[in-house]
Amino acid sequence: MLYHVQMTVRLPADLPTEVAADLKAREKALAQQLQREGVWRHLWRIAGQYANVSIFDVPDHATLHDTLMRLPLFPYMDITVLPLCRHPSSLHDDER
Ligand SMILES: O=C(O)C[C@H]1C=CC(=O)O1
Repeated sequence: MLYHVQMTVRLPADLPTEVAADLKAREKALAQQLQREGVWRHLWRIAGQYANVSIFDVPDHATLHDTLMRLPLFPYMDITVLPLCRHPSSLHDDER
């Protein structure tokens, strides 16, 4: 199943620099692992914001929740999830 996920990162201003750097490095590593696994299908920066729009491909809502909860930055993100389904006018029925 496909999900549109928007993540807005809100790191506390007083978060120590080294803690923020570690979080971002671990987040990047997991994000790239999930992309290689075909779970995190698209990851796009929203221009002008510390935020992204992503497409996740997972079997169900619970798996998406568990996957997002695993993200190191999860505690510092506002996340909005929209479930997706095929559009009757889409020319890309084969794409996922
Ligand atoms: O930068 C972000 O959008 C937040 C998060 C998502 C992937 C990643 O590496 O960090």
